[in-house]
Amino acid sequence: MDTASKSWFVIINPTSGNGSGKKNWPKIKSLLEKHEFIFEHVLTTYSKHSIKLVHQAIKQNFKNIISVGGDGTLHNIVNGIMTQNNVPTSKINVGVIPIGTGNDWVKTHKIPKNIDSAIQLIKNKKIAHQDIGKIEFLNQTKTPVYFNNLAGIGFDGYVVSKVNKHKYIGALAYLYGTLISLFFFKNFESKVSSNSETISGKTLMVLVGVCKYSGGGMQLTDSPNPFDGYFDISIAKNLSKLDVIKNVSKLFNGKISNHKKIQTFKSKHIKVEINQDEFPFIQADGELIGTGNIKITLIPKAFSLYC
Ligand SMILES: Nc1ncnc2c1ncn2[C@@H]1O[C@H](COP(=O)(O)OP(=O)(O)OP(=O)(O)O)[C@@H](O)[C@H]1O
Repeated sequence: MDTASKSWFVIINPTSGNGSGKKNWPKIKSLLEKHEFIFEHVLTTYSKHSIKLVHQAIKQNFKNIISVGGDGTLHNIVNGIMTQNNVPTSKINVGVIPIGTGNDWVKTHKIPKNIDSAIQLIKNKKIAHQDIGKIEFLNQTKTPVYFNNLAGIGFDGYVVSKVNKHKYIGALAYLYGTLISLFFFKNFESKVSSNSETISGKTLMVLVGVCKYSGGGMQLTDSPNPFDGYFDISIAKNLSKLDVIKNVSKLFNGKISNHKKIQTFKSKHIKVEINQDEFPFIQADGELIGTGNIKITLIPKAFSLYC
C-alpha cells in the first residue's frame, strides 16, 4: 500500500536558530504525534543535506514535507523540489515550523512562530501557490539556484557573509552584519537589464524580491506579492555610507524604496552583469550562492505551501 503519499516527511535542521532545531525537536515531535500526523523524519547532518533528502522523499512518493528550521532550511527544501523531475513542483506541498534565526519568509505568509500554532496551521491543509525565482550563472557551469524569498547582489550579499558568521548572537546578527558591512563594502560597477531597459553605473545592491521581508525583518523592495507573477526589483544606485546610515530605520519600514537613488520596478526577468574585476557576493534567501554575471527568471506559482 502507498502510505507515503498520505504521510508527511519532516526535515529538521538541528543547527538552525543556533541549535534551537535540535533543542525543540522532541517537543515538536510529540506535538506532531498529538495532532495525529503520520510522518517519517530525518535530522540533517550537513549543509544542503535537505536537497538530497527531498529528492529521496519524492522518489518514495511523499507529497507533503514539513521544514523544521529557518530560511536556509526552507531554501534548500525548495531547491530540492525545483531540481527533481519526478513530480510537478506545484504538487509537493510544504509546511514550515519556523525555528530559525531570522525566519523572514514566514512573515510574508503570516505563518506563526509559535510551534503549536504553526502545526495547527499545517493541519488545516490550506494551500497556496507562490512564485519562485531561478538564478542562472552566465558563462559558468554552475547549476541554477532557486529562491522563494529574495535574492540580492552586492551590499546585501556582503551583509549575509558577515551575518552567517555571527548567528550565535541571534537576530541581532543581522543588525551587526549591516553595521560591519557599512565599514568594508565598496559599491560596484554593474549593468542591469530588464524590461528592455538598461541601467549602468556604480551600485550598492540589486534586490530581486518574491516575498516581503529579508535580513531579519527589513523591507527592501517596494510592494512584493508572491502570487502576482512579478519580481519586485530595487536597484540601489551609488548610495554612500552616510545615505545608508541616515536611512537605517527606513530599511525596516519599507520606505527605503522611496529614496531618490533607488529605482524600483516590477519584472519577470532581470540580467545583472558586473563591470569590474572584483565580483560582489550574491545571496538567495540568506544563503551565499557565489559570484558572477547572472540571469534571474520568475517561475509562476511553482511552489505549494501550507499557509
Ligand atoms: N546538520 C547541519 N550542519 C551544518 N549546517 C547545516 C546542517 N543542516 C543544515 N545546515 C545549514 O544551516 C544553515 C542555516 O539554516 P537555517 O537558515 O535554517 O537557520 P538559521 O540561519 O538559524 O535561520 P534564518 O536563515 O531564518 O536566519 C543552512 O545554510 C543549511 O544549509
